[in-house]
Amino acid sequence: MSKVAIVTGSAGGLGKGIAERLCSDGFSVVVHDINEQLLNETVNEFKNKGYDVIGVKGDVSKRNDQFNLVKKGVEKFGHLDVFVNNAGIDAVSPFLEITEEQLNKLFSINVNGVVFGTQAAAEQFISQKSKGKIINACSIAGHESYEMLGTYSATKHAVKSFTHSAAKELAKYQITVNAYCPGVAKTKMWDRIDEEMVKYSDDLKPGEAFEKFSSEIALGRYQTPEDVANLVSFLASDDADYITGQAILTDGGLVYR
Ligand SMILES: NC(=O)c1ccc[n+]([C@@H]2O[C@H](COP(=O)([O-])OP(=O)(O)OC[C@H]3O[C@@H](n4cnc5c(N)ncnc54)[C@H](O)[C@@H]3O)[C@@H](O)[C@H]2O)c1
Ligand SMILES: CC(=O)[C@H](C)O
Repeated sequence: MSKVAIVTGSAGGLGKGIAERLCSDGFSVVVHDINEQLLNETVNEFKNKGYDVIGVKGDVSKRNDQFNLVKKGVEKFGHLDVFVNNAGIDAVSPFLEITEEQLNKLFSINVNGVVFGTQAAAEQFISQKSKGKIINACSIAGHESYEMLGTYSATKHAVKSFTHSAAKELAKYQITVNAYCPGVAKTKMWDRIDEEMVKYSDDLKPGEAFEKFSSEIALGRYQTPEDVANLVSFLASDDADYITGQAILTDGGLVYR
């Protein structure tokens, strides 16, 4: 019987890389996203590669969608082993321009989404009477608070905090809760961050905000989805059974904690 993983926001970006790696690790995978067209494309691509996947559309900020996601995964594959709370969004603005709308949107997706996903997965693990692994997308911005990324950084600090508290409460069920903290990866998210940072700057040209952040990376290159997936693959494996409550940096040497 193959292991089963759900990865939220996995039609593109880092989530897609994580979902593909878990497929090649032998998992049956529920690919999930709010973007239905991209979701269908990714599911078809994975099926053509011979992976055992289904697609479920949903919005992580809606509690019912998160419980429906687990239900659909279990209806198809019979059980659940790993839930990756990957979906997240960005926002760029000076602190004095942070709006109520920005705060509500980012917290609702990046934080509420992680809480609801953790609750839905944990209920399933408890009812199965099995161990289970919950793996959350944090960031270097969950360890360091960046200028122009104040709201985003606050959401990732909240993800780290919920990773700690959920790990403490769920350990008695043999459920582990950990987080991966990527650095700077060239996904759609960084395309948007770069575009916004350039708008707010007098001297940055398109691409230069990304280059500026990347130039600080000790290992001398920006991150790929595969770099992130390497860590998530480990956290999803039995080799990580004794690790819980950790928010692990994978950033090529950028933030040192
Ligand atoms: N790219 C980076 O450098 C970087 C660094 C650190 C952390 N992260 C984190 O990694 C995660 C993935 O980032 P990414 O760069 O792949 O982003 P991305 O924007 O490239 O992809 C995110 C995916 O999530 C989906 N999504 C967005 N809102 C959703 C919602 N409400 N419900 C369901 N799906 C939704 C999008 O449609 C998209 O497919 C995020 O949590 C992000 O904060 C990214
Ligand atoms: C997008 C992200 O989390 C970091 C700041 O690269």
